[in-house]
Amino acid sequence: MEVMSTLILKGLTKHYSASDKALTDVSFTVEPGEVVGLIGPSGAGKSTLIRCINRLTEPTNGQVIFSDKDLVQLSKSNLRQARREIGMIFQEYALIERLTVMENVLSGRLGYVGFWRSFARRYPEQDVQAAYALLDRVGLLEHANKRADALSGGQRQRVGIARALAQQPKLLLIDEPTAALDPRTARQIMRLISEICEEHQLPAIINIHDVELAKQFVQRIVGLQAGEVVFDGKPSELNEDALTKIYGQEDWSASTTDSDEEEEIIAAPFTEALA
Ligand SMILES: Nc1ncnc2c1ncn2[C@@H]1O[C@H](COP(=O)(O)OP(=O)(O)OP(=O)(O)O)[C@@H](O)[C@H]1O
Repeated sequence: MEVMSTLILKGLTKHYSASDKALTDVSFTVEPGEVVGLIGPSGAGKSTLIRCINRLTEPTNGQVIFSDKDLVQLSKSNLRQARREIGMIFQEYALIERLTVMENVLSGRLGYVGFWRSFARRYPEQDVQAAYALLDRVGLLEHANKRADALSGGQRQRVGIARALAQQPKLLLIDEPTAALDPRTARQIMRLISEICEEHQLPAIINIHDVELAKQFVQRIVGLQAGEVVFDGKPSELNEDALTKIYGQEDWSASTTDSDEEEEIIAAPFTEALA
């Protein structure tokens, strides 16, 4: 298997204005296969951090080292190349409603196949086969030909995950993947994401509001408060003091006990789709 890269953030800073310091001097690394849950109150800078990594938002300062390159310094065309290897998964799924599940997954190949070929929907056979394998992995094989708008929220997010994987990413950036889902579906999606990162040794950052869900499915939590990292540790270390640092004074006693055992879900058979 290909050796995956470590993501290194050094002094990442985004000041929208002198008074709007969304991120200040954020530094941490994410190892291959490690899933970091990014938590913090509304406005803490979570989305800004994720967007600064692939420069959907231009950082004011700092470095984003990945695959031996500083993404912040890349020219437009080199950035486009680098972005092909960064999979994004969004809260609102960002699917193309009138296209089928399969076409949505194949749209993950857009950065590779060229505009006219994709416009004519003529993807290489190996891409189509890989997309079937991915749909199998996320448990949607029998829905391949359904329109995206005919799916449930959980199914739509599975398509979003398969589409990101179709890019053959080396890094995953995930923005509130479960915000629109019911608790059980949210857990299934988090489980799927953490399994996939482990299987492919992908480093990943997940912006997530639900602290309990994060604690259950990620190995490490980074807490942001007013644009600065105020916690970086294991879920088990996220005690009342840490929660107070991140969110402010509150009675956290109900949030710091261990969560219930999670229920079993039907896992789709594993198919090695990203050889
Ligand atoms: N395009 C922008 N222009 C100016 N200020 C912005 C812009 N985007 C975000 N901000 C500001 O940056 C700060 C961080 O916002 P950000 O959306 O990153 O926080 P967040 O932690 O993701 O919040 P939420 O959990 O509510 O999504 C906020 O003060 C916000 O108002």
